[in-house]
Amino acid sequence: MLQLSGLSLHFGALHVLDGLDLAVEEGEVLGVLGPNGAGKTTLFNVITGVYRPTAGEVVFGGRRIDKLRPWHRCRAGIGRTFQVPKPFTDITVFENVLTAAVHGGGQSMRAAAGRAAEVLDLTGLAHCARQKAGALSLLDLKRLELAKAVACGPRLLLLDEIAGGLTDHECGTLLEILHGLRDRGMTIVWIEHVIHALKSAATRLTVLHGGGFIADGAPDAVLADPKVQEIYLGAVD
Ligand SMILES: Nc1ncnc2c1ncn2[C@@H]1O[C@H](COP(=O)(O)OP(=O)(O)OP(=O)(O)O)[C@@H](O)[C@H]1O
Repeated sequence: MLQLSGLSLHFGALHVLDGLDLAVEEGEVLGVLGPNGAGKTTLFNVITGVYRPTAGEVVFGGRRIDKLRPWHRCRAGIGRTFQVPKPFTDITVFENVLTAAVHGGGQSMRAAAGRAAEVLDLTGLAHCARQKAGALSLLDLKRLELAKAVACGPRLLLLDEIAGGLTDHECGTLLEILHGLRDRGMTIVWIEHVIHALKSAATRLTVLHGGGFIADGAPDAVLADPKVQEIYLGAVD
């Protein structure tokens, strides 16, 4: 579904991504780990068109997309969440999701209203559909972030630290929603530091460090890899 080839992004002398190759298959849930500043969010920004790569290609569904503007990539089927949720705080939760379906998903107002109602159910937000988004708890803000991305109708969903800052109980609630999306066949790439959450959903893990991937494969094998233990797991706590 997604193929990155020789992908680089340099900010002056800082080579954040340096010749990355990565393939994501349809139906996979790929977890992305890496120390702070490794370039994980930058990777999403290159895939979604916030940044143009210094070199390399991004191919989605067989089509090269690395010169498309971000909204064209969204309409092509790549949805994303942001690490820090920033909804439109003065309009309701429903209106936020509706806006995403219309502008991100390119749907008519009528289709978008139906889609928004469905997605609010799916993400457990129906109870606060009429509340202003500025009044939400952190869990509901995270659900709204997810709901906006899903409302765009993605085939590939990029999640950036969606479990960050949640209690274990809240994280469990969010995981039920993500498991539901996975079980419906959604392809997901998920950057996360909450490893137990990531492990419960991921079919594969990859670890970004020093501009490249240093480990990739089955979650247990990647987490047990001595290089990963040293540069990542040893580095937290
Ligand atoms: N627009 C930019 N200009 C210059 N440097 C940038 C820019 N965006 C990101 N960087 C740098 O690129 C590096 C990677 O940042 P990025 O946010 O991708 O890391 P990350 O792996 O997502 O970290 P975290 O786990 O803390 O969210 C950092 O050193 C950051 O300061």
